Amino acid sequence: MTDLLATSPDTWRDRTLDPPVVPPELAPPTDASWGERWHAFRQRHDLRRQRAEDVYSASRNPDRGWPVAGNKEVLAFFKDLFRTRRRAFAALVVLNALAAGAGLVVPRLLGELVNTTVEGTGRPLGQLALVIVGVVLAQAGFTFVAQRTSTLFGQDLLSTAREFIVRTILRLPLGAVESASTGDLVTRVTRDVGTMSRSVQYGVPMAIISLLTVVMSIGAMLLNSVVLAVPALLTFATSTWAVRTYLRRAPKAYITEGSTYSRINTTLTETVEGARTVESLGLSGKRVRAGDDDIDVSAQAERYTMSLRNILFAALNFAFQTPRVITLLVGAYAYSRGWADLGQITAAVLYVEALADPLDRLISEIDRLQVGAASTSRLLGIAEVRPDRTAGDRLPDGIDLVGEDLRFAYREGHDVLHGVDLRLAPGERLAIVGPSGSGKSTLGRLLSGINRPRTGSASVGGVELVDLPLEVLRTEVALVTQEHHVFIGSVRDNIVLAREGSTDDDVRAALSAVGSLLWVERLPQGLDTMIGSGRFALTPAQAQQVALARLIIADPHTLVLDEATSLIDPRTARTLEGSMNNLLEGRTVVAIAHRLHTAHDADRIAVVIDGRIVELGSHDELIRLDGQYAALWRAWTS
Ligand SMILES: Nc1ncnc2c1ncn2[C@@H]1O[C@H](COP(=O)(O)OP(=O)(O)OP(=O)(O)O)[C@@H](O)[C@H]1O
Repeated sequence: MTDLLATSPDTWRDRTLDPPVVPPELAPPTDASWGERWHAFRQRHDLRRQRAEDVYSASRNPDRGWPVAGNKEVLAFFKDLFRTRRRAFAALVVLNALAAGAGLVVPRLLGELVNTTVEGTGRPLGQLALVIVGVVLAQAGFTFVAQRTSTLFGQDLLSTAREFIVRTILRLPLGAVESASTGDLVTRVTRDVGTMSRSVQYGVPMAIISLLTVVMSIGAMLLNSVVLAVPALLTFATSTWAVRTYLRRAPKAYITEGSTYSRINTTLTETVEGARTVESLGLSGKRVRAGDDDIDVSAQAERYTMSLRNILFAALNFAFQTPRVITLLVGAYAYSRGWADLGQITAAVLYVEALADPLDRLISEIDRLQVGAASTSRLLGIAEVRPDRTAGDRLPDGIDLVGEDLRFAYREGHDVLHGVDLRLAPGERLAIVGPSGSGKSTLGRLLSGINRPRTGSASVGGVELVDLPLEVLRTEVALVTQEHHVFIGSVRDNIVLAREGSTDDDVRAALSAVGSLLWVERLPQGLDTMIGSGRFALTPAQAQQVALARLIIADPHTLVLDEATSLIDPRTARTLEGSMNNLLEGRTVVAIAHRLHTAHDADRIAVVIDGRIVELGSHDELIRLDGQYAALWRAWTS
């Protein structure tokens, strides 16, 4: 459980990543004139933009939580996705071009129909009707196949993108996961994956289709009549500034918006994890206010992105609507001067009408792609976290665990271990004791290969622990903490995950070794009983026994026990004592001792103070030495 008082309220979140907050005094009074309102809107908009820029710059700093990838990385990611599916992409373009092309022939034919009926200059009516029906049917056929291809293309892109994200998350260094914000990581792998998925699956194909339709429609307009196409092209051109401004500002704005969602989740997660502390200290009001504050800043970030969208859509609406009228006016003039006939004017107006829809869709899809690109930046940011290990192919030659000159820092320049040397004999029991914060758990993490030492080495059988493949490492040294997680799945699944391919007999033997076979066999479906969140509820002792059986299956020769039984209630501790003893039997054990009787029974005791081993020897030797350990022992026994 997170102790909310362990940190001051200001470190509950990184204030330098604050998203836009607009002071209330910038809101215009209710009786403000339109001019004053516009001025106030500009002020608030500029302030939000500045904050979005600041948040973006801060999020590019790798020292501040999970990083965010830059535009170059996002482009490279999408390029890679497309490069490996060139043929599917070509099919998508050709089929959609055919569907759009067939659609563009229809206005020309309708124009001809007008010429036939009004001026009697076109093809005979019956023949024209047949051609129109044929073209419409062909368009329907092409559209069907094109849609199918687009959907399959989108789903294929999506599955590859998702696999990439899953692989990235799975290879994250545990240290990075533990020290960074959980709320942010959870937001990225839930909301951002969802947003990226939608933009990859629908946004990319739809944007391509809309763009094709727009380009081909403009081509068809020019072929129909250059004079009649000019008004539409001129008004479209006026909207490019709006699109450019939007494209310049939207990525940062959407990344800022994403960071506000992370912040909401971080506060929520902390509140839930620290619920007992919140309750016992009456902090609920404060936590609710913190949540309100987060929602407020998130609303500000959303208002900024909404303003960007509103300005864009307003400018584009103007650009799409005006050509209808102007084309008709220019058409009337051109007709009177004999530059265009009625059929061309009909076709031109139909083209302008038909263009509004794909243009509108293109802009919506560009917006969707911007949101997706911001999410992709946040997801690719996770990939920028460098792995802390690359497994080599050397396997340990022996089971002796050795730590040499171990130094480690959670924050650069602040070592918490200062050159620890420790050599364990196979089968030995070593207890590590020392005051709180002296570095015992950190030493335990280095000795079990969870973290890589900053300098020095922690090795087993001559091979660095962090250079071992994970499946080998967990059969050599395992860290046992208080966290005994039960995964959703059967009892069997929960145990065999430590060693793939274990048989039911292995599982039963492991359960029997930790004294839990009897109760497992009494469960409704025995080994098949589903346990874990929301399934059959195990007692804390049962959950811990399942975790211990998992370790028996993994069968590491060395165990590092960190607070393995210190915080559990005495009855559960008694139940587990037997299970634990069976697990420890015949293995090398490093016990981070929080109760000195564990130390008393150990072969050797290492006293860690301020990140250094200051005393090392058996209980009797250290008592005779009359140093730090003897003082601790006296204090504990008195
Ligand atoms: N994830 C972390 N990020 C930053 N600092 C940390 C982290 N974990 C531990 N520390 C710091 O490293 C130092 C050593 O901590 P460590 O947990 O190893 O000590 P310990 O002796 O096991 O303490 P305790 O008995 O209270 O568990 C402490 O100053 C602690 O605040």
